[in-house]
Amino acid sequence: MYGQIVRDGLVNVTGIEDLGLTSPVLQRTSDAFFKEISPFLLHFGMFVPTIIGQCTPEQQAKWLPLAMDLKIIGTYAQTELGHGTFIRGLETTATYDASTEQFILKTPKLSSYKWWAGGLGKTANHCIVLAQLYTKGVCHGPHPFIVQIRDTETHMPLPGIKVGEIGPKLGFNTADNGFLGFEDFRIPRENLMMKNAQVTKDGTYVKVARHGKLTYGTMVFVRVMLVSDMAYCLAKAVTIAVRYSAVRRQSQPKPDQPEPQVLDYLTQQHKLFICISTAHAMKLTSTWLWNTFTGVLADMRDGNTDTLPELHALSSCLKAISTSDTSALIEQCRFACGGHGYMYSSNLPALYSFATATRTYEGDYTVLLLQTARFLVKSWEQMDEGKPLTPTLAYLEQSRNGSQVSWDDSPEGIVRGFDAVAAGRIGACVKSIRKHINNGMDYEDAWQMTTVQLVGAAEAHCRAVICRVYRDETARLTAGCSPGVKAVLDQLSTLYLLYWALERTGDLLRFSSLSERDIENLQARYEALLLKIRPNAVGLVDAFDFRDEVLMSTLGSYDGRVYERLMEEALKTPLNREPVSDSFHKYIKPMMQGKL
Ligand SMILES: CCCCC/C=C\C/C=C\C/C=C\C=C\C(=O)SCCNC(=O)CCNC(=O)[C@H](O)C(C)(C)COP(=O)(O)OP(=O)(O)OC[C@H]1O[C@@H](n2cnc3c(N)ncnc32)[C@H](O)[C@@H]1OP(=O)(O)O
Ligand SMILES: Cc1cc2nc3c(=O)[nH]c(=O)nc-3n(C[C@H](O)[C@H](O)[C@H](O)COP(=O)(O)OP(=O)(O)OC[C@H]3O[C@@H](n4cnc5c(N)ncnc54)[C@H](O)[C@@H]3O)c2cc1C
Repeated sequence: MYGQIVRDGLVNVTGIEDLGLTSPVLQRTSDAFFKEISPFLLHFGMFVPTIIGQCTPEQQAKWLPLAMDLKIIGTYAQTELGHGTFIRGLETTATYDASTEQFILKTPKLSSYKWWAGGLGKTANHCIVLAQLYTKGVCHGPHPFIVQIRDTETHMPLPGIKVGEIGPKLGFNTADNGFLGFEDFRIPRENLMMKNAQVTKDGTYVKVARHGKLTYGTMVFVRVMLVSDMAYCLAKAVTIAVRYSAVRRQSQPKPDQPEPQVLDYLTQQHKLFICISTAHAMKLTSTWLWNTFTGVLADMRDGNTDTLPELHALSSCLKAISTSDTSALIEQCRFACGGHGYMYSSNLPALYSFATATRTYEGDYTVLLLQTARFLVKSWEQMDEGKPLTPTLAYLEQSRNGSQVSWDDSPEGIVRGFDAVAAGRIGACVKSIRKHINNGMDYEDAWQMTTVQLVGAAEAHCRAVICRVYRDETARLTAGCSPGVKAVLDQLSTLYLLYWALERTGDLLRFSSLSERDIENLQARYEALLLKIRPNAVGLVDAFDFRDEVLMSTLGSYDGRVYERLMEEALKTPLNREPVSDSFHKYIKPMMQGKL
């Protein structure tokens, strides 16, 4: 299995390298080789971006060509057995020895072992290691080091390195995630990635970057990329589920009628059409987020880190919500396919196992939403002090006078309704924190006591951002389209707004003048819109344009030969190679004869 995966991975990587394409394309094409993930993904997904983001030009000149030419194969080892979220609590140490101009890497105890890095188990020979930097007896916090862990000729672990694979997981079982421990392992001073901080030969620590969190830059990059990845993942799943629902016929609602396509059931449309809309919403939002990211990078190149906090808040909540929505909606696609959706050959289980992992890695859902909430509360306090708000928080102004937003069920009105919900929930959090402090709590405890509400406020802010970006970008991008295309894409973005308005009626009742009658109208409009989208449903998923080789699904292939493909795959199962398994003769027959 591992050998096959590595072969496929190299065919994929070298093939793309010959075409001179960039790593995002690599990520896309690797889907044609892997149902889960390539053992080389971390090399291009994090090892290369970290060299670019954390190394000086001189260090890049040394390491980047080796990495891009696959002369070295890398991964990103930050998480440890004992810590993943709390980076400042990482235990691996890198202590500078001025007499030899080296860092000594140590794994103090079991919980300090690096754990999880993709490709570390058997594939990588280098890795980025986040370790607590000590020099002249002072700890300067976690810093990135580039470390060779295996001999590039023999692939044997170097002396002082303990490395291996962490074992089977829910998914990602082609990623050879590994563990890594150091026993007084020495690396040259120059292996500290020195773009944001340096250690001179005599061991003097020199802080270069103005912002203390630029070391975390790779994580921001990957979070931004993951939003796009989720759109792609969900688009694959809903292509499979909609095509299958067009083939599958089941039950007899009317006695004298043939069994209908299950796609004709309103409940099936309710399960699936939000998945089509969400794939579009996340794709458009990811492009908007990428443009925001590149803008902040440009500012930072000019020495201006003022826009970084908003980017961190946006990338945190969009990564959290896109991965959470995608996991839930891929599972919904699986539910919509009945028993056959549970077959591995449908590819829905693999898509789900990949998506649900993203809710955790690169920053746990709750933790990242709390990071966004931290920014939202700070922004509210700055608004109270009369300071300007950042663009994505302009809507907070409307809440200043505390008046309730009047409900307007137009698409633009619903977007404003979500703004009001976000503003109201952030304001409620600020009120809760202040109440606890007035009752004698310190700020940290008052914050902790409000965290359930803070996670909800961050989700509401993120939903408001997605709704606004999805609506605006759809209008902008369809301006030149034919009336037919414009109408269908407008239906999808309206469906997204109606779906989430119905999901959040409690909040809208609390923070706008929404009435029970308005809710009845929303429900009726939503159901009518499902019927309008039905005739275009298969065309809409065909428009995602996935080849069968990429979908890898018995249920979702373009030709609709579902039952034939299910049987073809079943007959390939090893258990079907012989009519009678040898277990019958070894165990079952003796048992039947009372001989066990
Ligand atoms: C080829 C294409 C590839 C596409 C991608 C495809 C696949 C992905 C590739 C690989 C995926 C597979 C493997 C996964 C890899 C990993 O999981 S790597 C490990 C990831 N680990 C994490 O994400 C850990 C999450 N934890 C954190 O980020 C921090 O610990 C946390 C922010 C949660 C808390 O840290 P802490 O030091 O406690 O910070 P504070 O809460 O005190 O905040 C201090 C201030 O710093 C600001 N800040 C925090 N993080 C950032 C950041 N990333 N950028 C900018 N600023 C940041 C924070 O807002 C605070 O600011 P203020 O004090 O409020 O001003
Ligand atoms: C498939 C996969 C691949 C991975 N690949 C890599 C890799 O290549 N390199 C790498 O370095 N890491 C990798 N990771 C590790 C990943 O980054 C961590 O698992 C992730 O950051 C979560 O940290 P944790 O596991 O310590 O969870 P924890 O943070 O321990 O979370 C456990 C629970 O505690 C809660 N919690 C934690 N902190 C707080 C808080 N402050 N407030 C409220 N609740 C909190 C969480 O919400 C969660 O419910 C991978 C993980 C997975 C699943």
